[in-house]
This record gives sequence, C-alpha cells and structure tokens, in this order.
Amino acid sequence: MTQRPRLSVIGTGYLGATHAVCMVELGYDVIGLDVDEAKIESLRAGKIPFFEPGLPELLGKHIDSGRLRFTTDYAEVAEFADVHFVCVGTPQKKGQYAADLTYVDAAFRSLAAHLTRRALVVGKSTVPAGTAARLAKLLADEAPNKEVELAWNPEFLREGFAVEDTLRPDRLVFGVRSEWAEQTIRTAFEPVIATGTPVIVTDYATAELVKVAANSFLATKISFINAMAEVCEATGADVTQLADAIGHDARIGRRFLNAGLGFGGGCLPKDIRAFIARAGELGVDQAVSFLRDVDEINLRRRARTVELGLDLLDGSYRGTKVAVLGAAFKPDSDDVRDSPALDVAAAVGRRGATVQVYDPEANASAARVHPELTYAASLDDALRGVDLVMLLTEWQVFRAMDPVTVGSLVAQRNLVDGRNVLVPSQWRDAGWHYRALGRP
Ligand SMILES: NC(=O)c1ccc[n+]([C@@H]2O[C@H](COP(=O)([O-])OP(=O)(O)OC[C@H]3O[C@@H](n4cnc5c(N)ncnc54)[C@H](O)[C@@H]3O)[C@@H](O)[C@H]2O)c1
Ligand SMILES: O=c1ccn([C@@H]2O[C@H](COP(=O)(O)OP(=O)(O)O[C@H]3O[C@H](CO)[C@@H](O)[C@H](O)[C@H]3O)[C@@H](O)[C@H]2O)c(=O)[nH]1
Repeated sequence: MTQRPRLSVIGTGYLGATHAVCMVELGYDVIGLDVDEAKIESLRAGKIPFFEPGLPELLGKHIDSGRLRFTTDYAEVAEFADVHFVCVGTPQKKGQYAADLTYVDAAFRSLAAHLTRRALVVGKSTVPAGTAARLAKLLADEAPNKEVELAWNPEFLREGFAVEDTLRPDRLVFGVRSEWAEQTIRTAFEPVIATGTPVIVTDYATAELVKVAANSFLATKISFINAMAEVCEATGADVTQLADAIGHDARIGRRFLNAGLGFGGGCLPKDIRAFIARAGELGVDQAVSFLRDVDEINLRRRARTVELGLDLLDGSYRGTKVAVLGAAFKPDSDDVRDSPALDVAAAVGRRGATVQVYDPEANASAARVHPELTYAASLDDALRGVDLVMLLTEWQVFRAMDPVTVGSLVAQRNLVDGRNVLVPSQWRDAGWHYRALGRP
C-alpha cells in the first residue's frame, strides 16, 4: 500500500458527504458511493444536497480536480479504494428503541462481495456495542479476499460545524484488532494526526461505546439543566443565571447548559434510546436506566412550550394565528429529524391554530414531513398578523430581532422564547407578553 491510501466513503448523507469532501481537502483521492441516485447526481453536479456551512465551497473547490468522484456502483468502489469508510444511517426502528441496522448490514454485504484485494473497512456509523464484531465476521465470511479487515472509527462531528470538526477533531478513536489495521487507519488520518490530534486506540466494543457514551453524556447535561429549569419555574428562579453561575466551575463548564426546548436531531435522541435497548439485551439495563429520565425530561420541554403559548392565548389555540420561528433541530442546519421546533409547530397546529413556520434553511425539509403547516417565504411574512410568536430554533436572524419592528407586524404582542436567547426586559419594555422556559 502506498503512503497515502485511496479512500471510499459509503453513504453520502450528512456524515458521509462531509467526510468525503474533507478527506479530499486533506489531500486524499476519494470516491463516494450512495444507493440514492439523486444524491449522487447532485454531488456530481457540485451541489451538496443539504445545508452545511462551508461544505459547498469545499466541494466546489475539489469537484473538478479529478481527485473526487461519486458513484452508485460497489464494484467501482472496491476496485478503487484501499480504505472504505462506511457512513450509512442507523435510525431508530419504527415503534422501538433499538437501532435499525439494515442499512449497515446491506452496505457491508454489498461491499464485501466485491473485495477481491486487501482492504481496510472502517465503520463510522453509530452502532450498538457488539455490531463491529459481528460485521468483522461478515467480512471474513463473505469477502473473497481473506486479508480484508475491519476497524471502528466513531464520528463526533456536529452539524453546523461539520467541516471544522472533521478537519480538526477533538480526538480520533480507532477500534482495531491488528497492528496492520491500526497502521492503515493512521495513514488515512495522517494530516489530522500530524497536527497533534489525540488518538485513542481501542478494541471494537470500546470504540462503539465511546460514541454512545459521549452522546449520552451530552444529552444528560442538557436534560440536567432542563430539569433545573422545571424547578426554576416552580420557584420563580432564572435558569439562565443558574447555568452561568454553575458553569463558571471548570469541573461543570458552561457548554451544553443552554436550557430550553431541549435536544433533537438525527443523533442524540435515537442514540440514547438505542443504548437503552442494547443495555437491556446485555442485561445491564439498570446501568443506563437514568437515560429514560433524560429522554422524558427532554420531551416534557416540548409539551411545556405548547402550554406556555396556551397561557398567552388565554387557554385556546383554536382560531389563532401563530408564527413558529425555526424548523431545524438546531441553527445552521436544515435537518428536521426529531426536531423539537417542528414537533411543537405540529402540536400547536393540531390544537387548532394556523401555524406559519419560517426557517432560513429548513422550510423545504420541514414541508416534506409536515405538509399540513404553512411555510412563510420570509421572517416578516411569518410574523405578519399573528397572535403569538414562538422562537423555537435560535438562528442568528431571530436572536437579532427588534421588539419594536416585530411589534409593528404582529396582531398581538405575545412571545414564547423557547431557547432563552432574547433579553426579556427589552421585549417587555416594548409591550410584549414574554414567556420562556425556566425564566420568570
Ligand atoms: N449527522 C451527523 O451529524 C452524524 C455525526 C456523527 C455520527 N453520525 C452517524 O452517522 C450515520 C449516518 O448519519 P447521517 O446523519 O449521515 O445519515 P443520512 O441519512 O444523512 O445519510 C445516510 C446515507 O446512507 C445512504 N445509504 C443507505 N443505505 C445504503 C447502502 N446500502 N449503501 C450505500 N449507501 C446507503 C442513504 O441513502 C443516505 O444518503 C448514523 O449512524 C449517525 O448516527 C451522524
Ligand atoms: O446547551 C444545549 C446544547 C444543545 N442543545 C440541543 O441539543 C441538540 C443537539 O445539538 P448538537 O449536539 O450541537 O448537535 P448534533 O449535530 O446533533 O451533534 C451531536 O450528535 C452528533 C451525532 O452523533 C455527534 O457527532 C456530536 O458530537 C453531538 O454533539 C440540538 O437540538 C440543540 O438544540 C440544547 O438544547 N442545549
């Protein structure tokens, strides 16, 4: 194998497309594969099929370089690459907590069938502990070349910061079973390692667990502060001041202590549920039973947000007009998977309000999931004539709103700040009825 291995990336969604483009930026030759032909067509045309800051510019920079191509053909990928990164989805199974591994299994089977030369297959998808060992056996059984090996390399990027997190990660985790696998995966991250990024080499189970443990910790931190928000509401205390005060303790830290509508997205919610399910199978359900509370606290915030709006509208949404600001699960993303904002918008709609949703990037993806809601073309359009404004995803454009200007557009000055990002006194001074989660 040459010093610089040739790479494939299988599954070009939020994770895979980012990984493929960033690895070209780092100097590798890369081929990306997806079973979704529309996605591959879009990438070939130099267009990222989702919103991620900085990624379109990087794709544009490299698309005509000859070092990045896209295909739907597994034979082409197996022929081209020395190291294959598997980045397909592992969503929550319908009606269950467990992860649906059918996409991972299908990707490994399709790739294995074509692996006639030595290669390292690297799992990046988030999977339940024990999956890598099973997939290593699958490769051993099904790949024609018996020197094919598996490594597990969990991914920690955040949407909205995906490029930065891929080029400059906090750490790299390599779950391997041989010296060759470790050396090979090191060559695939050589420029990242050269900048001093910490590398932790583990067995498969530890690598898999690092990922779900990290997400469980983050989810717990958010639900902890949201639990404090519930107590603040009962006592008249202010959770944002409380978070600032405890966050100054370096052992606690202020990051991920933003109370509000809680966590959503394609990772935290489904990863803690899959962890609960897997722990049950392993007979250690008690060890992670607290994650059920984490999940419940999180979902209660959505219900409470609907209630706050109800209070402002004197007990009924029926016949009212509501502006919902934000549909994505977080700012700087168009991802609406398990979006708290969209969940609340739909709940308010079901209670009889006419809901005008506006998100700077996620209107289209939201409309696919909730076509019954109305989507405004601009912030002003969303605000015009409404009885209640609900700020549910903290895009900068919403944080920067002026209470007087917004006040001139609405029918009634009622506001729910679902992310605790506005200054209450500014809005109250401008005649608004302001309500927030965990703040008086
Ligand atoms: N999105 C993130 O920020 C992030 C970060 C870290 C880890 N992860 C993990 O990475 C994985 C992927 O997440 P995502 O958000 O990119 O999902 P995604 O749904 O955006 O992308 C998954 C892609 O896999 C493709 N795919 C499905 N079956 C395939 C097959 N058999 N062969 C080839 N391609 C196939 C789909 O068409 C899709 O494009 C998940 O396990 C997730 O938990 C995601
Ligand atoms: O103080 C906070 C911080 C975040 N959130 C919410 O938590 C969710 C998740 O946010 P974030 O973690 O920034 O976004 P993701 O892109 O989902 O990233 C998480 O999930 C990824 C997929 O597993 C991991 O790779 C990342 O490390 C992990 O942060 C969002 O709904 C945020 O609004 C809060 O409510 N309060």
